[in-house]
Amino acid sequence: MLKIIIQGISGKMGKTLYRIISEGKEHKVVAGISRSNAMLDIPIYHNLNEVKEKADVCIDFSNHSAVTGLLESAVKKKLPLVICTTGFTDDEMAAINDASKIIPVFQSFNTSIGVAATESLVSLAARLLRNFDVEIVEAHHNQKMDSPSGTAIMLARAIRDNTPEKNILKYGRYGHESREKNEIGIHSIRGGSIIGEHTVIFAGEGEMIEIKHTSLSRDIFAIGAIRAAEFIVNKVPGLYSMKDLLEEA
Ligand SMILES: NC(=O)C1=CN([C@@H]2O[C@H](COP(=O)(O)OP(=O)(O)OC[C@H]3O[C@@H](n4cnc5c(N)ncnc54)[C@H](OP(=O)(O)O)[C@@H]3O)[C@@H](O)[C@H]2O)C=CC1
Ligand SMILES: O=C(O)C1=N[C@H](C(=O)O)C[C@H](O)C1
Repeated sequence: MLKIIIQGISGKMGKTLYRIISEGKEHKVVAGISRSNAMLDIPIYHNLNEVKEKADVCIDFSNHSAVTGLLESAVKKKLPLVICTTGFTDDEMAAINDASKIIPVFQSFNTSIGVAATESLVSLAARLLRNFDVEIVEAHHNQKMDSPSGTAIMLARAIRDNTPEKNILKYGRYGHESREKNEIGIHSIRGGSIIGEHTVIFAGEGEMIEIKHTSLSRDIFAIGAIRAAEFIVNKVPGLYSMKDLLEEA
């Protein structure tokens, strides 16, 4: 049984994760981190530094701006981290990388197994369809703070890694400018309660292929985050991803 701390416990994902862990009874949430009053029957703290309970791992679904403090405290406590938050700046990503030299850190913009499979399919399609134009369209709920989604960035990187000539990430289009061959277009839609949709369009002359993932429930992210926690607890320091988890499975 893992003793788990959840950062962002009062948010949409934090609540989902808390429910799934509590229902599963395999692991235990020993504390939550929230700046507001999360009405739960476990101790709630404002940051990881304050947490008194002993834990095996902390899972983070909060906000990019909270990551620096989280990393500092986790390094001090030698606590493995599963970072599921998105929207990091380059400096914040560098801080995650630095911390992973001291503690095990699992970082993924999307912990669903289906998206991990989508990434592999998109990588293969990129290699097979080198001359096709590639555009990514993502759609999320109207409360999402970051655009484009972390998953869209991850998919764009997978395409670029497999077709290095596509080296420009083009965020949206407006005005009088034709499309360049080396662009990967990325477009964000925000509305209502859409949980998450990612479509990668490969458009050629006279034909097009779409690879699409639709999240029908937030549970898929929570289940993947728990698998990530189980995967990381006994690892040596390093930066781990869904690829590492699936390779070991
Ligand atoms: N990797 C994955 O598979 C997935 C990742 N995500 C990502 O997880 C994150 C959270 O998503 P979601 O739960 O929908 O968002 P919510 O806005 O519903 O929840 C985020 C919570 O984080 C807390 N928070 C916000 N800002 C800060 C801050 N500066 N410091 C500390 N805590 C803060 C807030 O709680 P309070 O105000 O109480 O502190 C808030 O309730 C997002 O970045 C999202 O993109 C989402 C789904 C899947
Ligand atoms: O904020 C969300 O909701 C989601 N965020 C992640 C992202 O930015 O890719 C993952 C998922 O699509 C839901």
